[in-house]
Amino acid sequence: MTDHDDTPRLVRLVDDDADLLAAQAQALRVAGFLTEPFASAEAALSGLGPDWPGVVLSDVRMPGMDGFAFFQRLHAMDPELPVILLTGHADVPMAVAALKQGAYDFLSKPLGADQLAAALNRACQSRALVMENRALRRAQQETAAEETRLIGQSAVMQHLRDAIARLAETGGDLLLAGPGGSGKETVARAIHRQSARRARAFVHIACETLKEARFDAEFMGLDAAGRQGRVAGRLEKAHRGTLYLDGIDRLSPALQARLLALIEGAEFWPMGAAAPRPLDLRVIASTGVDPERLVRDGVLRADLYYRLSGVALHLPALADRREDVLDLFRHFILEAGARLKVHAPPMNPAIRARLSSHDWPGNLRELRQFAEAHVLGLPAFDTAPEDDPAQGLSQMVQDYESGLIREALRLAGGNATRAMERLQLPRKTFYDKLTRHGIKPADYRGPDS
Ligand SMILES: Nc1ncnc2c1ncn2[C@@H]1O[C@H](COP(=O)(O)OP(=O)(O)OP(=O)(O)O)[C@@H](O)[C@H]1O
Repeated sequence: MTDHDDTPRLVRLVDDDADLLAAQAQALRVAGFLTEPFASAEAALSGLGPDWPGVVLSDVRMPGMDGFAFFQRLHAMDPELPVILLTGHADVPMAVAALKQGAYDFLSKPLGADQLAAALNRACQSRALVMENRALRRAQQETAAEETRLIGQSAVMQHLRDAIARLAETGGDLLLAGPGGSGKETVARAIHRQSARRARAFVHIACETLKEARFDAEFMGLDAAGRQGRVAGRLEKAHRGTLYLDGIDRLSPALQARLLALIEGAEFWPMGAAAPRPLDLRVIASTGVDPERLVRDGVLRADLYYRLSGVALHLPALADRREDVLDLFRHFILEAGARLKVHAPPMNPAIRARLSSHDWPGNLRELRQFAEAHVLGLPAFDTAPEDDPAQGLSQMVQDYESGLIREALRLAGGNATRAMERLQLPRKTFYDKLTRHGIKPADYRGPDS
């Protein structure tokens, strides 16, 4: 992205001559800059740091800290911050020294407003590029972390990863369907982080919390004259980024219509701009219910559905990709251990049995809570007592047995004969047990076996 139109051109001005400072600030404001005037270098240091998006224009000759010392302080803090020095004739050698040390430019007084604006424009463009590259680098580092977080080797997960990589490139809107806790938001974030929009924001909107009465206040911002219109309020942050509409089916049809109109025609008013610009959004919406059924039942408006569903991805329930449970559990344990700064207790047969026999109706979220309880040494089975009333010994034995069979099948790569040998079970007993526990050897076969 090389278009910096939306980046405010921010200039911090430093001069001990109050009249000159006021005149410069005025001239620059007329030229469309945002200005921050300061009467001394000491005062102008406040609030500056590597995240500050502007450039600095400073007089050289000032009482107290002079422009040269000021530049050195700024350069030590952020070597890529453009500092332009304003010099009189006598200060040129000092300005040249500053240039050698990395000052952006120096300008000799007196100088015209056009010359000043041209130099500051160049500096602002260079600053915008630096800021954008930093954001990109940060996003890339996060992407690397994110990718390792998409755990799972099941065929469906591999397929999903391929789809995510493809969709990240295409950049169209899309719809994610899958039960609660199956990883929709995680996938949406992964797509954003791998897309060209990664340096911009991922804005999460929980549709459930959108209420008719607050819709205008939240999403219809004010235009320059203070009138409310199609100028986006909260959505503005998502400009050139990704807007994640979590639980689109939770919106009333009336609000769906308003949201659709907004995402198709919203504008926003960049700081310092003379006119609003169209908002550039990639929308990823999620639903816990099959979207086509929602449309049939009249819960989801067809026009909104068509706008979003150029591509629809379906995320399976965890029970439909059981072979990922153990990997995910290990991952969640490491994550919880690091977060809570504790070592996880070792795995035990009861935990293994639970992992392979439980149905995980709360999907990855439930598994994650289970892992966290395990890390904390809590009686983790109590995390979902309502869906597992049989906590007696015989149930534990059943769970244990089912866990051992699944583990043997996993180790045997889904080969039933090898698994039954490992367990030293006769063929008929082995197959009876598979039926009783609802286990399918094929689920444990690797992609190439
Ligand atoms: N493939 C994955 N690898 C590792 N962790 C994951 C993966 N997918 C999801 N998670 C984790 O599982 C939990 C639930 O995922 P997420 O919030 O993305 O689900 P969701 O479908 O958006 O849930 P809901 O429908 O309730 O909003 C989160 O803690 C997330 O970090």
